[in-house]
Parts: sequence; C-alpha cells; structure tokens
Amino acid sequence: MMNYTKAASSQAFKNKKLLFRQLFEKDSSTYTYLLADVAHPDKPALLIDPVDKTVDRDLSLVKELGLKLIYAINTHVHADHVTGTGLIKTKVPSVKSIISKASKSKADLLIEAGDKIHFGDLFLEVRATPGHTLGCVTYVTGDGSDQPQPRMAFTGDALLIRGCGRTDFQGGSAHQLYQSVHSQIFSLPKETLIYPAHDYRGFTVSTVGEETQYNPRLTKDEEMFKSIMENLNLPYPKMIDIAVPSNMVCGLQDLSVKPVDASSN
Ligand SMILES: N[C@@H](CCC(=O)N[C@@H](CSS)C(=O)NCC(=O)O)C(=O)O
Ligand SMILES: [Fe+2]
Repeated sequence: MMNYTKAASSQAFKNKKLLFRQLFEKDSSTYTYLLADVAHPDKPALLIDPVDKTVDRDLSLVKELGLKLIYAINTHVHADHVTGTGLIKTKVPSVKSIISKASKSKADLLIEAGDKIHFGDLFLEVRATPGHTLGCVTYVTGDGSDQPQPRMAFTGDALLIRGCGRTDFQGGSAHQLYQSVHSQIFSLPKETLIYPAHDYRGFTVSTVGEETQYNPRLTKDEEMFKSIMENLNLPYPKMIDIAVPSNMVCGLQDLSVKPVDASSN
C-alpha cells in the first residue's frame, strides 16, 4: 500500500511538470499546442503549429500563464492556412522558429529525425513521417521516467483521428505515408496520445491503440490504403496558392521581416 501510494504520487509529480493546452483555429480546423515545463524556474514553452490568425490569442495565453516562449514549431508546410511562426518572431524576437530540413523551408532551426527539442527538463523527439508532404515530422514527448507519461505524439497531418492527411500534392505519397505511420507512430506504446494538426468532426485526441484498431484507412493493407487515397476526391484547400509559398518562409512572405536561414549561421 505504502509503495503503491508513493509510486502513484511520484508519477503524478512527474506529470505536473508539463503544462499542456490544445488550442483551435476554426476557419482551418487547426489545432495549435502549447507545452511548457512549469517545474523549471523559467517556465520555458513552445507552440506547435500556430496559425497566423490566432497568434495574438496564443501570445496572450503565454503571457497570462507566466511562460517564456522559446520555440514556434511547424509539423510541415501547411497548405490550408498561414503558419504563425514568423509572425510570432516579429512580436517576440527571441523565439526560434523550427521546421524540418526535408521541408526545404526557411526557419531558425532545421530539424531531422532523431533530433531532440529541449524545453527545460522536458523534450520532444523528432520522427520523420513523410507521405502527406515530403517534409512532415511527428514530435513525440520524451521517452524516460522523468518525462510525461503517457507519451504524446503531435502527428501533424500524417495521422488524423480516424483518418490521415491527403497525399495528392506537396510531394505526397500514399506508399510513404503508410510506411511512416506504421513504422514511426503505430510502433509507439498503445497508450501514447495522438494529437493531430486538424480535426473536421470534433475529435480532440486519440491513442495509438485506438487508431491501430479503428482507423478506417490505416488498418487496411497497403494496396487497399493506396486505393482509398487515390479515390478521396477532395477539393484543393482554398488557400493553397497563398499558404504554401508563404509557409516556406515561416508565413512571412508578405511582411518586410524575413526569418533567419539556419544554414547560413
Ligand atoms: N477544405 C479545407 C482543406 C481540407 C483538407 O484538404 N485537409 C487536409 C489537411 S490540411 S493540408 C487533409 O489532408 N485532409 C484529409 C482528409 O481526409 O480530410 C480547405 O479548403 O482549407
Ligand atoms: Fe497539411
């Protein structure tokens, strides 16, 4: 009894380090995620997939919670909305923008599979999950007894709840997406929480266990998956011609401030 109580309270303490908020932008049905290590004196924080339209809301929340925003991160070059990462840098210049090297975009830090993004004593691990776009990555909270449990996977558009990202533009490939999800996401522990970049039906969170059992696309074999993806017949995102070129430069195309190119540092 004593041991159980001690173990349970110690686990709860470990989880208390992480402040987590799921935020929503309604026009593009995009989720932005705020994470911070609130046990660290600086309360360092990061935002995953902020949207330009909701940057002021997100920065107000960061301020109200007494956090120090250090990173503004994208899972991929979005096609349906303009990222807020560049705009955030114009308002909080110390923030570093992050995107994958494989996206061929500009940002302060260009990350690759296996990289770790540290904020305080917590970190995100980078997993390459191409297929929706060539440069898609999934960010997974750290593995280890001092990291939040269960782990959380921020899958961008690679894996959506009971769905997945389309594969018909931006270097998309159904074969690649199938392999990415199975090898990099479905291989995580069943209790891992899935937090996607979008939901169009009101879902907020899933788990690896749920998606391996109920995802109507990714539970099929690869040939069936490819056939499903070829027949989605989705209209192109309304903003694609504005969003993609803009997101290649952190959403700053129409502003005078340009982001720093990490490769020139
Ligand atoms: N109607 C929306 C775009 C909807 C869309 O294409 N969503 C993408 C993710 S944003 S790149 C997607 O992959 N959807 C998969 C699906 O099965 O819905 C707009 O015009 O912006
Ligand atoms: Fe996308």
